[in-house]
Amino acid sequence: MSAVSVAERFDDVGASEVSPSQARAERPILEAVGLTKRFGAFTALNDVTIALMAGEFHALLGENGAGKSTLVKSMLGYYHPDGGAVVLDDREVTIANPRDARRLGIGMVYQHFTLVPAMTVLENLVMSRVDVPSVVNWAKERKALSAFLETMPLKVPLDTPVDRLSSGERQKTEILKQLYLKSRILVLDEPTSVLTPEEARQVLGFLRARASETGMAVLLITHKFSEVTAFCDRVTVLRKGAKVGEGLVADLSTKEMAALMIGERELTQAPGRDENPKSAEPVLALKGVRSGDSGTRGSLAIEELVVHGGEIVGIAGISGNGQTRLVELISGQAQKTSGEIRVKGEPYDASRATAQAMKVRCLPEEPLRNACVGRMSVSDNIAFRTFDRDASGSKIRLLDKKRMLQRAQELIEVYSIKTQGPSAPIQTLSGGNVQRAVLARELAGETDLLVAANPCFGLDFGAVADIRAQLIAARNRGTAVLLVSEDLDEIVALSDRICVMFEGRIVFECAGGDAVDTTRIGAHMAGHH
Ligand SMILES: Nc1ncnc2c1ncn2[C@@H]1O[C@H](COP(=O)(O)OP(=O)(O)OP(=O)(O)O)[C@@H](O)[C@H]1O
Repeated sequence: MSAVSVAERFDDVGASEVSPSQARAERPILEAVGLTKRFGAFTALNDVTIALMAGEFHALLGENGAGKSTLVKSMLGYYHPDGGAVVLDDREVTIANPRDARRLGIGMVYQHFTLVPAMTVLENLVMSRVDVPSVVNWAKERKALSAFLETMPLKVPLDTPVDRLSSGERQKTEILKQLYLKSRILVLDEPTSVLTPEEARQVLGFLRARASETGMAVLLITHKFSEVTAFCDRVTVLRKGAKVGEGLVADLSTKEMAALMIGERELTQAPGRDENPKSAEPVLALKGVRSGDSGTRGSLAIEELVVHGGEIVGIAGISGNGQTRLVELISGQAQKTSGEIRVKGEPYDASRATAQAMKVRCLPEEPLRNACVGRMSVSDNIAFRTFDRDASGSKIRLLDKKRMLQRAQELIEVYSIKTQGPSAPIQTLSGGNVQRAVLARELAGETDLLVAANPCFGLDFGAVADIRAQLIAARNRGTAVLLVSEDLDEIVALSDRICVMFEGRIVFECAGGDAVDTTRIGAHMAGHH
């Protein structure tokens, strides 16, 4: 193995097309050998080796914080590993940054979006090429891209600015971008989290077929065992930064994979649902609420929505149908144009003081962006609701840092938040652990109304069990829970009552429980009323 620079390797790879003869070759295209990555004194990745074979679909499993993103980012030049090597086609390479990786034909779809919001899909795709000409012939590029899209099962509008796309469309654009760039190694970090189940099947099925046909290797980070068993050939499992298992998917049951992920630990058992915690009076009541320009994407027009104490009301719907606006109205991030919102019979203006007084808490989507200050510590972020209050709830003038740290430490333990400590910046936590930290903050203390938007987004199965248990426990204590989720299984598993949103309106309502007709709900989600 000799180390060569990216510049030398670029010529070998050329446009990084794979000839059919390379497909299904039984040799690794890309290997990480003994990769180690430390952040300060903390070892996030410890001597991990993984090999991707040409034409294979390889799953990377592990709990939140196990080191999956760190491994792939260390392979692709996003992080510089402290030890180990990356080997491409039997030769060691130095990948200094993601652009180097792209030149070598290695593409990644990250958990966060990398598209430029103000540019159209067409502009984003063309500008992402390493060989973009200094003067772009847009007519020619449009023709070529339209022809390319014709061959793809995923459709995105070429002339729409990315900031007007739904999350699902952005995710599809990120995936199309990698196919357009002809990546011969594709790393996907939870690519289906914002897609509908049908879209997810379509995308993974297509990539699976493409891998078999062209020899493209796919490394898929996922928390969904169903995706591993349906689409993947091999699996590698990480735990606490180390590799704890690998093998053919066909040889492993999901139970065995789960056991490798969590080791000896016991999973949280969901508490039973108390028979009748529902209060007679509504806690949350919306009447004639409008927000956003009527009829535009994401606008809201709710005639009536009521949530009682001790009740979980699930809002089902495909992303982009007004659910985000609903959550933003209650969390104070958007304004209504008309109508009224009441909490326990009183008008609710969503200010910090009102939310505090009325015991309203909110876990928004993308909590790192919407509910945290990334550079501030875990402790400071956990204290956002209470930093100006003493233990009895009275206002204080000076921050009590010691009390904040102590409180954070307690919640870190209760909610099993993986962090280097309460003083670590919250942006250094893995996605799932940011989610836990925000939920710990929002559920701590008495809560009369909890709004949870996609609360299990990106969480491993153990964390999903924890969070669902917390939501049911809050309901049993008498909290009114408004659960907004794109995951219909989650809505069905948790809700006492289910409402479907379509184009900003509630178009269907039914009781939750075992008899729920998901086909009917799905039809309303798709606009067939
Ligand atoms: N920039 C950083 N600075 C400090 N610690 C970090 C940094 N990035 C990651 N870590 C830590 O490294 C560990 C592994 O994180 P990583 O994001 O790789 O986990 P993951 O398996 O991808 O988790 P998830 O499923 O939640 O996305 C975590 O404990 C995280 O807090």
